[in-house]
Amino acid sequence: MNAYTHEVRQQVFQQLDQVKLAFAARDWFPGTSGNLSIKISSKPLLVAVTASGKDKTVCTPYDYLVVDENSRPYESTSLKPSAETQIHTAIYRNIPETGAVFHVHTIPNNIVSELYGNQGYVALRNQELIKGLGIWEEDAEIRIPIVENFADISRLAQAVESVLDARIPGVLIRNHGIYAWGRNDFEAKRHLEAFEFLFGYHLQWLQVQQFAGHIVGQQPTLTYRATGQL
Ligand SMILES: CSCCC(=O)C(=O)COP(=O)(O)O
Ligand SMILES: [Zn+2]
Repeated sequence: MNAYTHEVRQQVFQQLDQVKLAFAARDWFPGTSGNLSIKISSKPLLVAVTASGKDKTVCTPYDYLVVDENSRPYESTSLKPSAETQIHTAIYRNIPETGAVFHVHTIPNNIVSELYGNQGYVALRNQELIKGLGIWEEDAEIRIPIVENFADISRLAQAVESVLDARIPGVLIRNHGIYAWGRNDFEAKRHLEAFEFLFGYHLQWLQVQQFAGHIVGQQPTLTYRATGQL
């Protein structure tokens, strides 16, 4: 991992700009929601993270800062780190190969998290894009953990930490959003895109099933083969 220099910091900030603009183009940052981070060094843990409350559809010189393993600014700055920085550092600490962590609020990830929040996970299978999560086994079933949306960020970060599964690069927070990560920004972006596709597909498939049930004159069914849960 890179040693920390001004040049490295600027390069990582530019990488964050690229990811931010790509996600903003998809409307993945409504109302200033969401936060992004890229690891700069492992020992000590130094992470470039979005400043709190910023409009993530634009780029300014005041969008990012560097924090340490305790989620505190590493250098003197007037910027506040993301209110959810503790979730980022918890992921970096517990899954050491992690190089980037991205968080977005979308309607599909919020609905899925609410639909399956009581059981604590959403199970998905029979989908090619599971390979986008780096899981290539035949007929893989994945279980994406869901935690409650505690207002206290330390408690929320602990809840996320308690369900981390190195095989599944994401955790849903109920009626809040998703955290996804990878070994670098490219991989974390691919994972997040794959999750969002899987959630969008799942919700549309549930709707199509209802609609198809009406068309053929059957009772609407909530049975869904990918999860067997409903
Ligand atoms: C306005 S969204 C509420 C806070 C949140 O969930 C989020 O993702 C953005 O918080 P940040 O402090 O990173 O701007
Ligand atoms: Zn959030």
